[in-house]
Amino acid sequence: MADLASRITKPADDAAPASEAPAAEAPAATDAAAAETPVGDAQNDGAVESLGGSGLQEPGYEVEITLSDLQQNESTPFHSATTWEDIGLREELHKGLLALNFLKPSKVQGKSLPLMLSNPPTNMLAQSQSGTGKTAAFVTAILSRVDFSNPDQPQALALAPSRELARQIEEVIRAIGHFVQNLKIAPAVPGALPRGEPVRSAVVVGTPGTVMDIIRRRQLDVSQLKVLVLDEADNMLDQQGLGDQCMRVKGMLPKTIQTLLFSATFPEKVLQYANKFAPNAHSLKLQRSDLTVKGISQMFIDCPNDTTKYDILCRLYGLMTIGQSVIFVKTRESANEIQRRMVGDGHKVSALHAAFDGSERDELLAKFRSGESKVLIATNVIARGIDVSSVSMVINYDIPMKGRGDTEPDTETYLHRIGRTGRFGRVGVSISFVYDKKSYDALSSIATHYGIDLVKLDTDDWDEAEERVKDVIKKNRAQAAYAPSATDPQKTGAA
Ligand SMILES: Nc1ncnc2c1ncn2[C@@H]1O[C@H](COP(=O)(O)OP(=O)(O)OP(=O)(O)O)[C@@H](O)[C@H]1O
Repeated sequence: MADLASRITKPADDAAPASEAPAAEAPAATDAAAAETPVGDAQNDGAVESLGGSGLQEPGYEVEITLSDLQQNESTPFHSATTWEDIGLREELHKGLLALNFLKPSKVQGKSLPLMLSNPPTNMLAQSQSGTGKTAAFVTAILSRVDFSNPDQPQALALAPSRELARQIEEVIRAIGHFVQNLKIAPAVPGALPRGEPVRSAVVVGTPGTVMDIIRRRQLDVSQLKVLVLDEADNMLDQQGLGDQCMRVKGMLPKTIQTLLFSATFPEKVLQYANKFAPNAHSLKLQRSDLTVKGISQMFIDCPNDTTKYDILCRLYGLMTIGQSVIFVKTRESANEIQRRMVGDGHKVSALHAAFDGSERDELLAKFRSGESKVLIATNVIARGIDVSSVSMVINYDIPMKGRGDTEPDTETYLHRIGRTGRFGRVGVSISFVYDKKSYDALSSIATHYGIDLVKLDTDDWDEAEERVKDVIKKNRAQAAYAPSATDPQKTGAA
């Protein structure tokens, strides 16, 4: 396995090589370089595309496009839309997108929407980096397919792996569908729907367990469902996790349903299963080397031992609260324990994990979204999909691991966790803590997997380390003030 040392980028102005890592020959991390660019010019390396009103820019990346057999006919050339007009959306949706200041489609939106909206409806598998607008892509597809003259009849179903993400998707549907008459959305998450009452909404968004329950209890009439979306599809189809539930839900739906799978990651072993779940799908896929978001400066701290991790975390508190931060830990117990200690040491932090009940979880995330709470200690429950544009720092207090007995680094979860920052062309910082051989090796293999050059933060020179991080975070703050987000309540006109 390649050593982390070979993936460390030596800070340009740092003369001394990192202690246990010889100065790397690798070129300066593009992530760190992005942090040096002026606000509004993030990642302006010539390979970016301006997205108009937001003032932000989308990273340039190439997607490999595979048209389904149906569309491989040369007389129907593949189009990637560059304006909303190209896509030919309903007037109300176009208005909704513009009201959010989404002046033009992002790449994944421009490429996937013409395919998702073409007739006859065809399945889709779409991969694009975290924070590049996948939600608006499938939400626009859903709202385009629904017949709102029949507003009480369930017609579209979106599934997500957590209640938080399902709730967020609900908000994005509400925001993009702001001008749609008779838009009704049913949140199928624990505790949200009145028991026993039939669902009378055209769009249903929820978690697979609850959706399975309401279908079984005949609360949800699935007979007219036309579109099924799986957000975070690789996670949803993972047979160790939610795969079984999703398969059972799918088995209860009309055979002709158009199935849309979205995620930033599609590991090979899930892909095969995905192809069965959504056969003959159009697919937009990324090369592994294009998976990381260039605006995220990925750093790590080599902590002397497990017990010093906590002290180092506390030293970072000042930086965490310049913007907003998420600290990812492995277990609920450690989330609680770190929160208790930090609060005891005078810091203001909240913990969020699946042991809280539904309404508490909603409230905790609402407070984080509004900026009332700035630092969230969380388990993987919010590792995927959660979109809070002012998150400028993500800390991997524990390196994500998977497999029986946590034997393997969880490369996908790493990417999703750090993707909570650097949303839609913004910059952000991720700091991963290593403290022993296992965590060091795990981070090494994650770095090798994605070809990332990690910057080592030297805790012997704390001032220098702080300056380095502060530089990036301040740029995120400035960018966040410019651009709205469909789920940032204070900044969105339409929501
Ligand atoms: N066309 C657009 N123009 C401007 N901003 C946009 C556009 N589309 C989406 N956004 C913004 O980009 C941000 C990220 O979008 P979204 O949450 O859909 O990303 P994602 O690709 O689903 O990420 P993840 O993989 O983390 O789930 C959101 O704040 C959203 O408001």
